[in-house]
Amino acid sequence: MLRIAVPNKGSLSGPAGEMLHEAGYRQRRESKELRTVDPTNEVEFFYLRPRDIAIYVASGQLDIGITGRDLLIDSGADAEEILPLGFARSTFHYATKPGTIDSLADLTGKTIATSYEGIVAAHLADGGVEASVVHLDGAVETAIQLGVAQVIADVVETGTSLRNAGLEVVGEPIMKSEAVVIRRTGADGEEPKVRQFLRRLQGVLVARTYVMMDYDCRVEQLEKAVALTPGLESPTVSPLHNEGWVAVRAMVPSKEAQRIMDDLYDIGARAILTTAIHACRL
Ligand SMILES: Nc1ncnc2c1ncn2[C@@H]1O[C@H](COP(=O)(O)OP(=O)(O)OP(=O)(O)O)[C@@H](O)[C@H]1O
Ligand SMILES: O=P(O)(O)OC[C@H]1O[C@H](OP(=O)(O)OP(=O)(O)O)[C@H](O)[C@@H]1O
Ligand SMILES: [Mg+2]
Repeated sequence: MLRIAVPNKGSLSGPAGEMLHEAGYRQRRESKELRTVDPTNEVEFFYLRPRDIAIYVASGQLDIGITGRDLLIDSGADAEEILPLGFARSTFHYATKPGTIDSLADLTGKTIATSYEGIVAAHLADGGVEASVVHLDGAVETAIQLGVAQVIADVVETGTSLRNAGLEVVGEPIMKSEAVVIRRTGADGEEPKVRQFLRRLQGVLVARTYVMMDYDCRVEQLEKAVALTPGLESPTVSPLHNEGWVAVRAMVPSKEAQRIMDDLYDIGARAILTTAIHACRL
C-alpha cells in the first residue's frame, strides 16, 4: 500500500484534497480525520501538519508527501521535490517599514522575525550577513509594530498583509514557492505505484491547463489553422460531408483559448467550440 502525507490545515490543505479527489483518490470526509484508506487504489493517506510532512517523508515511513517548496527547504529534511503542483504559489521576502532598509547588507545587526528560520539563516549565511533571527508561529507582520523585530521574512502572495501592516518588501524574493510532491532523497522513482500516482496528478494538471478545441475550416486554410492549434502530437483532421471543408480537433492551453478562437475566426474557421478536459494521460 502506498503511504502518502497530505496537509491537514492551512493554504495547502483544501487544494491538495481537491487535486487528489480529481485524480480519483478517496479523501477524508471530515477535517478531524487524521488517516484514511483508499482500498481500491491501495493508498493510505495521512493528514499531517504541512511543516512536518518533509520530516515524515525523509524518515522513510511515508512514500510521498504534498507540501510547500518553502516548507521543504526550511525543514532541511532529507527529501526532494519530484513534481510541482501549481497551487499555493507564493514568494518569500524580507519586509520592513518603508525607507528603513535598502539592501541585504543593511540587515546586519537587525532582528528578523520569521516562521521560516531555516530559509532565513541559510540566506543570511550565503550573503555573509550577521543578524538575529526570532521565531514566530504566524501573524509575523505584527512583529515590527510591537517591537519584537525591525525586519520580517515571510510568505507574500497578494501583498495585502504587508500593506495592511504598513510594510514593504526589501529587494528580490528570497525564493518562489508552490505546492510540490516530495519523496525521500534518492528513493526508488521507478516504483510502479509511485509512477501511477504521479501520472494521475500530471493528468489533473494537464486537464486544468488545457481545453479541447473543435472547429471547421476550408481545406485551403488548414495549414494556417493547424499552425494556430498544433495540439500535443498533431491535431485530428476529419473530412466534412460538405466538400472542401474539414473538422479539426486539438488541445490548446486554456489561457490562450480566447485569442486562438479570435485568430481562427479571422482566417475563416467556423463552429469553433471549446470543451473542458476532465482527466487525461499523456
Ligand atoms: N496567502 C498564501 N497564499 C499562497 N500560499 C500561501 C499563503 N500562505 C501560506 N502559503 C503557503 O502555504 C504553505 C504554508 O502552509 P501552512 O499551513 O504552514 O501556513 P498557512 O497556509 O499560512 O496556514 P496557517 O493558517 O496554519 O498559518 C507554504 O508553502 C506557503 O508558501
Ligand atoms: O500576501 P498575502 O496575500 O497577504 O498573503 C500572505 C500572508 O498569508 C499567510 O498568512 P496567514 O493568513 O496564513 O496567517 P499567518 O501569518 O498566521 O500564517 C502568510 O503568512 C502571509 O502573512
Ligand atoms: Mg500562515
